Amino acid sequence: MVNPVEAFDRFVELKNIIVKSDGRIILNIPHAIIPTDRICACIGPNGAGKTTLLKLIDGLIKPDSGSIVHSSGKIRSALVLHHTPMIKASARANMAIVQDVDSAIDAATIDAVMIKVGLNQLARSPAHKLSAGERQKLCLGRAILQKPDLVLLDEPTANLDPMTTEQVEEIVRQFKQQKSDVIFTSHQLAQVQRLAEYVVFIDSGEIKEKGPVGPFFSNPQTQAAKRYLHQELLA
Ligand SMILES: Nc1ncnc2c1ncn2[C@@H]1O[C@H](COP(=O)(O)OP(=O)(O)OP(=O)(O)O)[C@@H](O)[C@H]1O
Repeated sequence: MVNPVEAFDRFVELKNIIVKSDGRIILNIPHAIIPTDRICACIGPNGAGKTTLLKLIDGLIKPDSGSIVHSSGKIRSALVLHHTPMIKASARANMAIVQDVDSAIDAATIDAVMIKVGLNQLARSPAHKLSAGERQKLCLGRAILQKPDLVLLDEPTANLDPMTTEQVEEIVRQFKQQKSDVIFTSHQLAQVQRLAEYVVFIDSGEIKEKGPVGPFFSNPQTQAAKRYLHQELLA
């Protein structure tokens, strides 16, 4: 792995990480520093371990061994997975669920975020009838309301059309403007180049390469990254 001398204001440090599932190692990271002071994309083939890494950083799952620390100490993170189930209620009621974790979030703030993510016209619609893009905006709205230090987005625009993708990417940029750091996963290389400044490339549960977006795409250092980029570009 190429590891140039890098200095980051904020980062997540992983040490001796092993995550197993059914006895199989699905993440094996002896040591890695993942910057969070810039938008970071986690890419790699299906099943590489990207979602598992996000869940680990969020604290949703614990490693079988090893440690994860953030340079700022204890931070508040929000994880947005796709296929998040909705309760049988209106879009707004689903947005307001976050009051359960933070009762200080008031009705006016919820309404403002409904507008911000473009769902105000659908506030009374049953959430289970929302389209994939609308559901994603709702989930992002919930994350905005939580004002996390770090937001972890798993394939935030999977299955979305180009216009909705653009709207979601704008919401992702706004996280950064509102002082929430962002790590996202994506299979869309053009999106990674549009949104991210830093790339972490995972293959078979290992971080094979990481670095600034430009050099990664123009001059990948590992065979695994070269092969992945080549295959994705052909796809
Ligand atoms: N809850 C689980 N139970 C069993 N195996 C799991 C579980 N979660 C993940 N895995 C396995 O761990 C590996 C990594 O999965 P993960 O979802 O992290 O990959 P990914 O890189 O996000 O893939 P994709 O791009 O397809 O979403 C896969 O082989 C998957 O089958």
